Amino acid sequence: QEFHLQPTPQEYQAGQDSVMVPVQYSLQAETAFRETPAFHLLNTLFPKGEGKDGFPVYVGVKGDKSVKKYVRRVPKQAEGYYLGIEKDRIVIVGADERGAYYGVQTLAQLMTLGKLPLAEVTDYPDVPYRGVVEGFYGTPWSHEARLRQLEFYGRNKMNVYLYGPKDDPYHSTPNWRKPYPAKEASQLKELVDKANENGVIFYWAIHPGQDIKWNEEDRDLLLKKFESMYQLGVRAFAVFFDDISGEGTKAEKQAELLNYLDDHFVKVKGDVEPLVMCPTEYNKSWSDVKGGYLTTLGDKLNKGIQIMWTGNRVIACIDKESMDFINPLLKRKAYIWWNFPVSDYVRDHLLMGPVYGNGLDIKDDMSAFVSNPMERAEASKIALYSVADYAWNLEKYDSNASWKRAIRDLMPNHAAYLETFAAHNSDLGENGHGFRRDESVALQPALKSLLAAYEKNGEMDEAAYKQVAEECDKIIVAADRLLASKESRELIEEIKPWLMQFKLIGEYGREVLKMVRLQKQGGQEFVAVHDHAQALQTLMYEVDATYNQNPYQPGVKSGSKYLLPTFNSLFETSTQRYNKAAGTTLDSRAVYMPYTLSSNVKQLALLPMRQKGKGGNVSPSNEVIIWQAGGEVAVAMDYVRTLESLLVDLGTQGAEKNFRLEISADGVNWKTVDLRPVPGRTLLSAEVSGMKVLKIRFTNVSGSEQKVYFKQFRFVEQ
Ligand SMILES: CC(=O)N[C@@H]1[C@@H](O)[C@H](O)C(CO)=C[C@H]1N
Repeated sequence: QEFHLQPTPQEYQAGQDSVMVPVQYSLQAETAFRETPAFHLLNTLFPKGEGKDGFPVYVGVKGDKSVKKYVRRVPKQAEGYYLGIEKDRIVIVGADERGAYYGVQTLAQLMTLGKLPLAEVTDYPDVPYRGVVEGFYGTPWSHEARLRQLEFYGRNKMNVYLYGPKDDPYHSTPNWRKPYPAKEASQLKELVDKANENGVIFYWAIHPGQDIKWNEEDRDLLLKKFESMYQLGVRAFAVFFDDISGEGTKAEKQAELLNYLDDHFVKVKGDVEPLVMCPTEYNKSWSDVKGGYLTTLGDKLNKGIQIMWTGNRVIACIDKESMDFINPLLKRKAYIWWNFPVSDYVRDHLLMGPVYGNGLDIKDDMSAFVSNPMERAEASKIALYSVADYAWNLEKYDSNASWKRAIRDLMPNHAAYLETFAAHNSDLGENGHGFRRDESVALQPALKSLLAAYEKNGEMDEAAYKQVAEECDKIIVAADRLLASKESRELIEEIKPWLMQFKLIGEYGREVLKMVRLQKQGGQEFVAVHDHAQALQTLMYEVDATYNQNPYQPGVKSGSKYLLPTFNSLFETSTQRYNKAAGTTLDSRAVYMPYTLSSNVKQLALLPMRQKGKGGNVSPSNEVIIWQAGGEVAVAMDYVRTLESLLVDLGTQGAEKNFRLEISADGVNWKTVDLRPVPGRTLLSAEVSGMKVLKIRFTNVSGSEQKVYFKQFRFVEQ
């Protein structure tokens, strides 16, 4: 794998010549430089550190005397740098302090080559702010994971990290008004220090909208909370108004609050970054331009305040058309919050695939490009590496090459195995946002032609068969090697259930391929192999039912787009054909979904049904649902079943007055079932025990649009 600087630099010229990597350096810089993160990083690069006879390293920023000679080479863009490696010196000049730091990061990468090429790097970022917003639902990252992330951002020239985990009670309702307890406070202080060392701006975000009162008391409480964070060293602040309903959604009030914070806190302090805010209408599919929410923010928010945007939908890739829609309304360049690889709405899937689909022609349209990642911090690094690559240099971005480098960067000694795993663990499966990713790309043609040849006319595509068989072997080996790996242990611990599932899929595929071969030969051995395949199905089901059990999308899905579905189809077809020929009744069902969802409510229509044991549930949504009058969600059974219980949670008190639950045993006659609120909760319980059901229907009968959450819709059979 040939050497490639990360992120891809704007300009890199290297000659054939090189110099030995110096063991010691002598610093030619202003004394003030010694206080900067760039110096601390530089000082770690030479085995013998600094010495007056060391290799001369001229380093500084535009205006420093020490590097005056080179100032013309420095790019004008913020955070740009010039790095020159000559026979008798190294020169690093930053357009600013962070540029100098990035020049040292690039030097660090070149030094891993074993010898230093005589080279010139003239580099700068396309997008001003690049990084990560920890803004997902689910288990917030651990303190250790965050410390590792910040080092990763420094190495990949990402300059922002926005702290905003939805499920941190001191970030959001109910405790946003309260200061952090001592332990969390000291951890946040440590994070701020770590961020500074790595050239990362640490933004602390607050999410007050669900219960904020538009009065002086709450305004001052918020200011006080910002002050307490300032005391911890925080010098950058954000206010998120996403996923809320009620009073807090008013644009005028939001703008008034933000401008007040800008005028009475940011401007007063003088050393605080411009405010960032996330609007309630944060994507086009939800925005009602005529309603004036976005234009109010665009018109009223102080110019320096950044406004976030997720694109045309909650989960969407960003393109020129998206930017041309939003920027005129906001009267500034939108601050992109990209919802990938976040997986808090498909928690049983890992998103390990390439970062692709964003426009390469929008570098001048965005003020930021930050990624909302998975709750699995280490696993998110594959995507984050490429987000850094993309946002630094859009025109030269190559998603597949970047993906391969990201994998090698994450596990240098197991790259091939991790790539095999990542290739088949990239799609999200069916989900409420309809956002999908490609998966098993290299194997797709063989899977498709193997299946088509066999299913349509019982033929064997030998070439495809061989390729799929070899991939099954690679899968089994990759899973074992990764599970046993000493390298990147934190990553392995995060993805262990998926590695176990992945191995089972490889073994299952191997057995299914034997079944296809044997079915065509008609041999008796078919039965034993069929039973082994079924045993593996059972083991896969058990992994899915045991690990990662969360109340949203529980379980462990792997290879879910093409790999496993192909094996399941081959299992079913070969078993059916064998039964027909041999007069046997072997069970030919691979996976079964007895429940079907349908809905005329836009945000519910795509939500997947999940079956677990003797029951089913509709995958919940994180967002506020706009539920039109008369809108309904229905679940149909494959045949009449008997219910034990049914629970609904719309996250709002009194929902039972506005919604009606009906059951039908024949799909024609309906019976209303009363919904009992569970005391002190927004959960509604339906008295359905013993009822025969073919179809369930849940309707907004209030006569007007309802804004509710869709936190749970679950039933259990007797
Ligand atoms: C702005 C924004 O995208 N807010 C939330 C985000 O917190 C959540 O992770 C996701 C991804 O499921 C979407 C939104 N509901």
